[in-house]
Amino acid sequence: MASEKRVDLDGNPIKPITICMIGAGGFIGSHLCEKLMAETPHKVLALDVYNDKIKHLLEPDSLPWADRIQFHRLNIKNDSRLESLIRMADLTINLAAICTPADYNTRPLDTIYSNFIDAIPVVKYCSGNNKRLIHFSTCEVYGKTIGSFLPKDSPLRQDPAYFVLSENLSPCIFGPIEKQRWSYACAKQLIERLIYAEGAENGMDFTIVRPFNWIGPRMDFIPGIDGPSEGVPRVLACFSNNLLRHEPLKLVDGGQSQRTFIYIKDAIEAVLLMIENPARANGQIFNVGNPNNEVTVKQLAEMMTEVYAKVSGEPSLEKPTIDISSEEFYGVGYDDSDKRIPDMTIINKQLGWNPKTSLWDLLESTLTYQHRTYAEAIKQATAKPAATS
Ligand SMILES: NC(=O)c1ccc[n+]([C@@H]2O[C@H](COP(=O)([O-])OP(=O)(O)OC[C@H]3O[C@@H](n4cnc5c(N)ncnc54)[C@H](O)[C@@H]3O)[C@@H](O)[C@H]2O)c1
Ligand SMILES: O=c1ccn([C@@H]2O[C@H](COP(=O)(O)OP(=O)(O)O[C@H]3OC[C@@H](O)[C@H](O)[C@H]3O)[C@@H](O)[C@H]2O)c(=O)[nH]1
Repeated sequence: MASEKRVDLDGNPIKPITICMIGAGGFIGSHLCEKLMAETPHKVLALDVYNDKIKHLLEPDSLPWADRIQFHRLNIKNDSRLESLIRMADLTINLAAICTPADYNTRPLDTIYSNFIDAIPVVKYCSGNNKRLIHFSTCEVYGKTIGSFLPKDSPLRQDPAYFVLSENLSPCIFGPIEKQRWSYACAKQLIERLIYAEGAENGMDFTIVRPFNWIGPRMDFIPGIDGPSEGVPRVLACFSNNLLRHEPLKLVDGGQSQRTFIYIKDAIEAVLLMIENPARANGQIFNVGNPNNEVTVKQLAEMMTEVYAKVSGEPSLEKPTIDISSEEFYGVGYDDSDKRIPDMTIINKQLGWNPKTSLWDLLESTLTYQHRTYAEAIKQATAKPAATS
């Protein structure tokens, strides 16, 4: 496939490039590496502190793309190889970040350093060496919707002008400083502004991506199996863990917050279009989400329970969910985004991209993966030791 003559959206042949991908060993990085290896001729310098999620792309040496992917184990906080790796590449993609909400209010310093301070050298090296940068920001930079400040019964709450999140129009609305939840969003906002300023003042070529809850296989970890027992991953992994262990799913503050979820494979197609169409993507900030897949967290829990019963063949619990306060679940300083509908106008116009997969379908393939990957390990981990006489 990689040898087929591939053309960009304007019909020009796509030249093979070298990509320095920072955070390549994470959830999004692993899917992007997979796509680049299977469907393109591009080379990847994959940088991360871990490589478990891309091991299947690195070994054995006989893999057809073995000469197109190289793993460099490094921490961008303190590794002098970073600039030379960025210089060796045509494009840098920065995915590295602490991005689990349980950390934002409990490890705010690490969160701010990771999402702002540690990303600064990457921006500087790209700008200084005239290299293109695709930087991963977040939909959390929008914070809360304008509509959330209206009276509960205001008809304006139904007006999209008060809740749809648009790259070049919507304000960024965060809670007070003591609500440390916003440490992440604020750090991401400031790095976006720095990148934008490098573009405006120094002509750096950049694209900023704002993902809206991308989910799918390999997201985060299952506590006690491939991550710490006390760790709190993002909602897909939290709910998967509960389902695998036959425990009720925990609804934070009743699960009334709304989210739009997009299948990772749909979202990766958008990223590939950005990589291969620089003239259309440079200077842009792109929402990447699926506005058709909106649910409350409670509805997500109910749908995941139904889908998991189908794919595992195991009946669901009589009481599949329980409510829990955000303070008990996340600790002091947690706050939440109320609703996240991405405006798709810019990405549609620039890249002609649209998401395809429904929430039901993406949960079916993801939970099939979770069941296959973890059910046996959980059974063994929870099996009672044999009684000794
Ligand atoms: N998944 C989503 O829905 C989503 C939503 C919004 C934003 N994002 C953003 O997308 C990016 C990737 O997210 P993800 O879901 O793949 O997260 P992830 O945690 O799975 O991946 C991040 C990777 O970066 C690596 N990393 C972190 N700090 C590093 C450092 N100092 N040096 C080297 N490697 C480091 C981690 O080891 C990890 O493998 C992040 O910037 C995140 O903020 C993701
Ligand atoms: O077990 C759980 C876990 C989470 N939740 C709730 O589910 C919702 C979604 O939680 P997630 O963990 O997926 O995280 P959020 O959507 O709040 O933020 C995420 O969005 C964009 C990215 O930048 C980050 O990956 C992350 O900040 C929140 O309302 C949360 O309170 C539960 O009700 N129960």
